[in-house]
Amino acid sequence: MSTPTRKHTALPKAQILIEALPWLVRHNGKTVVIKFGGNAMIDEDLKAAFAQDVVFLHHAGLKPVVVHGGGPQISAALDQHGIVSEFKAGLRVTTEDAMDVVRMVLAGQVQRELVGLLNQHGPLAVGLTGEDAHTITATKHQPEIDGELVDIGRVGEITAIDTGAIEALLADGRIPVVSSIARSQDDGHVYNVNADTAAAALAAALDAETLMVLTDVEGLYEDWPHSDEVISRLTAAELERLLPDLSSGMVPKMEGCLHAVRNGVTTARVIDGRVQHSILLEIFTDEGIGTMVVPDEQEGDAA
Ligand SMILES: Nc1ncnc2c1ncn2[C@@H]1O[C@H](COP(=O)(O)OP(=O)(O)O)[C@@H](O)[C@H]1O
Ligand SMILES: CC(=O)N[C@@H](CCC(=O)OP(=O)(O)O)C(=O)O
Repeated sequence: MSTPTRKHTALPKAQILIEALPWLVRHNGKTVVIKFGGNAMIDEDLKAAFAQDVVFLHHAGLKPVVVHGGGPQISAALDQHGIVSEFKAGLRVTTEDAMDVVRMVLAGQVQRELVGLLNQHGPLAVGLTGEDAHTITATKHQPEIDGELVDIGRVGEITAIDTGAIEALLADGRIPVVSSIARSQDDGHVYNVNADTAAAALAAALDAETLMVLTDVEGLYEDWPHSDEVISRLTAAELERLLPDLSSGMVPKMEGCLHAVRNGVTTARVIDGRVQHSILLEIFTDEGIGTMVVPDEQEGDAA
């Protein structure tokens, strides 16, 4: 008499796990910098799913580093303080008083919340700002608008990255969570740095494999705002040609992606943070869900 084959109802789960094997092998030990935009922090469920994904990557053998934004949260807090938000060249005009609020919201509110969510899964996340251990050093940034240098207050341009503190945390099995605030070594002031720019600079300095930018759109739209056709893949040179035509929030993101892939990062991706578990979909499946930027020499290669 032959032994009847048992019906293993969990078999599809094993199938899903095994499909992830090539990606697990490929990404094992690699650093991935994940930028979580303020606009993608829509609700509690999404934030909790984000934390699960990051912890999953950690336990899957990757080294995630989180850099968070908080633009809408800063605007709301400034509003409460009676300070009007104004943006020039895509950057927040940051007075000395506004800088206190920016720092309070990013380091004291958004970063604390993400650290708390990650640490529900174990003693993993450690928050820091670019001020800590000289992680991000900046100087006053003066954008050029219509041929003139414009003063937008305490907005920083990154001059140096010291990866020591982040690398020590990664070596200790922790998940660094970084707020995009920097200190100047010249004038001692604290500066507000765009979080996309900070994430890209950190990804390059850390020699990360991937920069992943989570935002509130599906990716880079080809003809925004007229169509919702997403560009799924483009090379650094193609992106460089597109940059002058991009507007608002996409400018620092795509400039950051370009900087990253031109400085050793293998892929930079802009993905939809409103989709639950978008990080896992992007890392562990064939179906990349957003826009992927690759260095020029990889043109035509499979990513
Ligand atoms: N070509 C484009 N494709 C997609 N979004 C674009 C494009 N150009 C401008 N945008 C705008 O950029 C926004 C994302 O940037 P931002 O508001 O700074 O988000 P985050 O808080 O995630 O950094 C989108 O919601 C969209 O309004
Ligand atoms: C100089 C500058 O504009 N800094 C940004 C920093 C936060 C940020 O970049 O947040 P998102 O990623 O959510 O846009 C700001 O003050 O809004």
